[in-house]
This record gives sequence, structure tokens and C-alpha cells, in this order.
Amino acid sequence: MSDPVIVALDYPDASQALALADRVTPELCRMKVGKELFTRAGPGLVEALQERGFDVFLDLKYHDIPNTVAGAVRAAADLGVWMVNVHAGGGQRMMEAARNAVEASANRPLLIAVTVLTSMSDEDLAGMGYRETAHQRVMRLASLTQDCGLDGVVSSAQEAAELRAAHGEDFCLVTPGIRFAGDAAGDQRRVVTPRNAMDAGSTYLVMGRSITGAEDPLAALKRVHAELA
Ligand SMILES: O=C(O)c1cc(=O)[nH]c(=O)n1[C@@H]1O[C@H](COP(=O)(O)O)[C@@H](O)[C@H]1O
Repeated sequence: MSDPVIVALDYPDASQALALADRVTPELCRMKVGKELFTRAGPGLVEALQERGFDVFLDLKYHDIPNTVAGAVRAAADLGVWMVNVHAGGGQRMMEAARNAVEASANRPLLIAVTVLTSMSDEDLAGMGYRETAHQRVMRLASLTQDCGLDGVVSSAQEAAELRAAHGEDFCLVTPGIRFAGDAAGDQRRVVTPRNAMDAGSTYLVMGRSITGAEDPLAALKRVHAELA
């Protein structure tokens, strides 16, 4: 099985991100570059991680008109990233434009859609005027994502078992909101342990602060692998 752990490099600059990368190995994890780091450090940081042997998940959660998202996804594919994502809330035409863009690229990254952010509770959705619970909305957006031909979704691991049953073995389930038992949830609202997430059917575990905030990130990563063994 390919390594399921993706470390979220939520750092304010390239030097801190590369310092973390140099303390772990590509055999134990892939790397996620998100909005803060990419805005500060740009494509050069992605290339530096790739040169060190890491697969990079470019987590910029594109959400715009179809033509703009297609162009952004094409640019990500040209960077050679392993995975890129969009918001499923951008709708069918946007997701289809993104899929066409990756399919036309020489290096086809996995294309994933964010359903409902793991920081969102049912109350948050109600406050935005949605009548669905987070769970119902995840299920509906995941179906739309699969119908649009994308490779999978980002969701809480709390939805993984039902998503796996509904969408089959090949649909990628990328699950953030992962915490060791007893760790602080922070701003996350729907958290799950690594073992429970994999048992529920997750394909990839996105782990940020539980690894990057650990005194010994390599030991924390090994702890995840031990939990999964
Ligand atoms: O797309 C994501 O990766 C993502 C989606 C989501 O619904 N929730 C979520 O937390 N994330 C990302 O996953 C990481 C979680 O970090 P920690 O909460 O520190 O483990 C962050 O980089 C978030 O941007």
C-alpha cells in the first residue's frame, strides 16, 4: 500500500517547512503545501520538496469560475505535484473543467474535491442558511464529485465508512482532522485517530499539528505508522 500519511506543512516560511522536511523521510510521508506557505514561498518551495523526494499535495482549494480553476489546475499539474484540490461547492461545471485540465496535462495529478471543511459543524452550516447537516452535505457533494470524474474527496474521517461504501474502493478519501487519542482538537470540530480513520476506509490521513507541533516529528510519524501496523 502507498504511504497514507500526508504532513500538512502549515508554516509561515520556506525555511521552517524545509527544516521539518529534513527531519523526516519520503518513505514515511508525503507533504501538503497549503495557502499560507504557498503564498509566502511559492513554486520554488514545492520544487525543493520534490527534489528531496517528497510527493507534494498542493492544497490551494481552488473555488472560482470554471475557466479560472481550469487554468490554476493546469499550472499545478505543470509544477509536477502529486495531488491538487478544488472545492466541490464550485459545482459541476467547475469540477468538470478542472478534470479536463488534469486529463490534458502530461503529468496528471490526483484531483480531489473538498466537501465540507472539518472545521464546520452542523450549527455553522445552519448559520449559513443550509438546511442539510454536515454529514448530508458531504454525502451529496461526494456523489457530485464522483459524477464529475474526480479522483476523490477531502472529508472528515467520520464520514469515511459511508463514503467508502457508497463510492467504491478506487475513490480516494483524504481525511484531515486526525489526532492522537488525547491530543487537543484545536479549531477542528470533527476529529478521529489515525487507526480509526484507516479502519473507516480513509486512503490518506492529513496530519498537521500532531506531527509538526511534536517535539520529535520523526517519532510522531513513527507513532502513526506503529498505530497503523
Ligand atoms: O484540504 C485540507 O487539507 C483540509 C480540509 C479540511 O476540511 N480540513 C482541514 O483541516 N484541512 C487541512 O488539513 C490540515 C489539518 O491540520 P491539523 O489540524 O493541524 O492536523 C490543515 O492544513 C488544513 O488546511
